[in-house]
Amino acid sequence: MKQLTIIGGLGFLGSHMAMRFLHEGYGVTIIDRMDTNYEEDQVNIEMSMGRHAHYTFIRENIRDVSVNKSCSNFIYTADNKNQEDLHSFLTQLQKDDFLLFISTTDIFANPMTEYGLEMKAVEEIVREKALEEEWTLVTMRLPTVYGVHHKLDLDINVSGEVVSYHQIRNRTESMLDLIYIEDVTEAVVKAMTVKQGVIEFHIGSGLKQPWGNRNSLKAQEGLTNDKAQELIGFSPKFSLKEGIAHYQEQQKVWSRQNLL
Ligand SMILES: O=c1ccn([C@@H]2O[C@H](COP(=O)(O)OP(=O)(O)O[C@H]3O[C@H](CO)[C@H](O)[C@H](O)[C@H]3O)[C@@H](O)[C@H]2O)c(=O)[nH]1
Repeated sequence: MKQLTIIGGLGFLGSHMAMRFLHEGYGVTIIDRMDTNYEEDQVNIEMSMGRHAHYTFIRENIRDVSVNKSCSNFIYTADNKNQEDLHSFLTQLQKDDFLLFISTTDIFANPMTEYGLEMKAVEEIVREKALEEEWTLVTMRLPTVYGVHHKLDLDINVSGEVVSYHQIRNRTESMLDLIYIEDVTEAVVKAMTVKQGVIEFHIGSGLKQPWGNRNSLKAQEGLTNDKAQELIGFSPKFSLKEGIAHYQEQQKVWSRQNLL
């Protein structure tokens, strides 16, 4: 059985990826410190994944992580870009291991933001290490992602249209586009088929229209999925409308299961 370790796997993105890979037949290990800000959600996520026989959870800080040498596939989606912490994880990867590093389209911001700069520097550190140690690296840059457990404050009108989201005070590049989590997990599954080399690309909704009416954002037209399509055969399946409808359904299921 293929094994996968997800660092930060109890977070929004990581937990969706973990579920998807359990369904794909992987043995999944999550390493997460359990962020106290989201503890309630994380306990629920942890418990729902605990039903799977091939799931393991390790509560650990990144700097103390000791990776299982028999696992060669890793995803890093922890919200920790501290270079020392990252380093203590990266130095444990070996030749021919696979790492998917989740980054953000904020690295394309113009003018560049502090976060964009930080992430660019982190991407570079990961890249250099991959080249030096000869592991396979896929850096995937994401815009804003929505789905169950997201931390956004989405406003959706009766016809299921996004009219605004409130987190928008300091708008950055990644907020110019919205992609549904199931499209992200699909891209991640495809990215796992990369066998060698060091590649990077972004994915997006492919949306060309404004999101909604009042207070809406215009979708970013500059960032196409061309490179993702060429490298891993990815193109999004969910339009914004379909994604929102699916998200609302999933939210109901999740609430029922967790008696929220
Ligand atoms: O030192 C740390 C820091 C964080 N975490 C865990 O990492 C997870 C991060 O999950 P979030 O839901 O906060 O983050 P997202 O999945 O939404 O976001 C991720 O994807 C983004 C790109 O869209 C950014 O790259 C971001 O930094 C990255 O965490 C949490 O469970 C948190 O407990 C750790 O285990 N150790």
